[in-house]
Amino acid sequence: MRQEDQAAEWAAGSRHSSRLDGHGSIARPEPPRPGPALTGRIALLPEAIGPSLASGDIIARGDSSPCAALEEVQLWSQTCGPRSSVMWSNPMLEFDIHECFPTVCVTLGNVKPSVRNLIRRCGAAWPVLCLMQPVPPTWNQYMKSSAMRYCAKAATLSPGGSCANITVRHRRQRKRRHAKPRVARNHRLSRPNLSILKNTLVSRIDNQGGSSTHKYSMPVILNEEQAAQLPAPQRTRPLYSPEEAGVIFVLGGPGAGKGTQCANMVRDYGFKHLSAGDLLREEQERKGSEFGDMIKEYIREGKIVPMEVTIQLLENAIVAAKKVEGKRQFLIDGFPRKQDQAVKFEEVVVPSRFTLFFDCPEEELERRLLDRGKSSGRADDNIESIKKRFKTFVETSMPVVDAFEEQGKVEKIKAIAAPEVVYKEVKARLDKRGIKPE
Ligand SMILES: Nc1ncnc2c1ncn2[C@@H]1O[C@H](COP(=O)(O)OP(=O)(O)OP(=O)(O)O)[C@@H](O)[C@H]1O
Ligand SMILES: Nc1ccn([C@H]2C[C@H](O)[C@@H](COP(=O)(O)O)O2)c(=O)n1
Repeated sequence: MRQEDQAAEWAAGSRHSSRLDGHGSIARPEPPRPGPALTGRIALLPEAIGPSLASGDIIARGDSSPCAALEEVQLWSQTCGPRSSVMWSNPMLEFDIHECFPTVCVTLGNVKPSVRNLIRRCGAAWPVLCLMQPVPPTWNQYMKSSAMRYCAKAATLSPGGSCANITVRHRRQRKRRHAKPRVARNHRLSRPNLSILKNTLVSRIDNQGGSSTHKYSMPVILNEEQAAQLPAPQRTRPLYSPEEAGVIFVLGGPGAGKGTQCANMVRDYGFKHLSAGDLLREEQERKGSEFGDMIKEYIREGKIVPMEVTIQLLENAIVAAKKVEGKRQFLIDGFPRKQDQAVKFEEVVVPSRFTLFFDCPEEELERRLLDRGKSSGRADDNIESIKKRFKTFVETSMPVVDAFEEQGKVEKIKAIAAPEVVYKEVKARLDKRGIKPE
């Protein structure tokens, strides 16, 4: 069968029902591990349509059976969450398309390292490309007609549009003496292939009522260990109203004294203090955390950890503090550090009351952090990380403060004076906002 015919047949298959959704033509065994079912459809697509996918799509590339692919995808979705899409490569292939496509391809075999690898390598830009295709009978056929073509298409359709640097390597071939990696450069989609691709997408969108976004159920929180399940849930309304959980964000440059002032406020006002940085460090140290390595790298580089992780950690902590300690007022320290975090948190957890912003010049911050670094044991209290953190603060976190300020939701406090002087001002601002000591 010609590739185009085969692709058309697959497209037709995906129109009727996903072969992986448990209702299609391929029966699948019960998943071997307990866990929530994937409620979304997994489309079986003949083509790579990465950039056309909405975040939330998971399309699997299965080199094994569709049943195995489904299990893998279930595991991935539980671990990476609904915003991620995954790609894992055929054991015989390695794709190297990082430079031209906002996705990653990951390891072979064991899924756990793959997950870690994926997260480490993709960071905030969650990957959005996967294929699902039965393995054609021969390697040559696979190599020539599928892999190269798909790579080329994925790249051609990518935002950058460039297809340079796509390398498709055959592992066995590499071992041969004269075998060279095959590099596809500047592939263009031929007309017929492009139309198949478009038809497939159109049929898929039609089939799903105008949207190509899949929704996946979130893991159920069952016990303490699982309470750290990530990432943040998909909700259309906040979990709490400001009356149920009063949240004050505490922002300021690294070393501005957020933690110091939060400790004072906890003492006098009975707030529950949640430091996003501390929660991330705890998660980083938590045995078995899939996110530990990623968090470590982000913190060392002074970068902002993807919001899904931080928001879920904060939400878990708020839920627990309400339940266990009966807390209703929260200081959320060092969060939101990026505009997407601010928007998402207020959308799915609770709208904030206002933000306390501690303003301090960089030279003073640097002096404090280097001083703290003598005993803090923090991996980022060194001059190299400090500089990176300053840059991230100015470029990424200050716009959050500016946006809140436009809404009249910021109390800006000069933080260069001694801690007790700064605290006097803090109390005055809380008073102004109607918050009294206990
Ligand atoms: N007003 C102040 N004057 C001088 N030193 C201060 C002042 N406030 C805090 N410090 C000191 O500066 C260091 C940083 O303070 P703190 O940990 O509270 O800052 P932070 O904003 O929470 O930092 P980070 O964002 O890195 O967690 C600490 O060693 C603290 O003792
Ligand atoms: N919302 C947040 C808060 C913290 N981080 C990461 C990046 C920071 O450099 C690091 C340390 O935070 P701190 O203790 O200084 O508040 O943690 C983040 O990514 N997102």
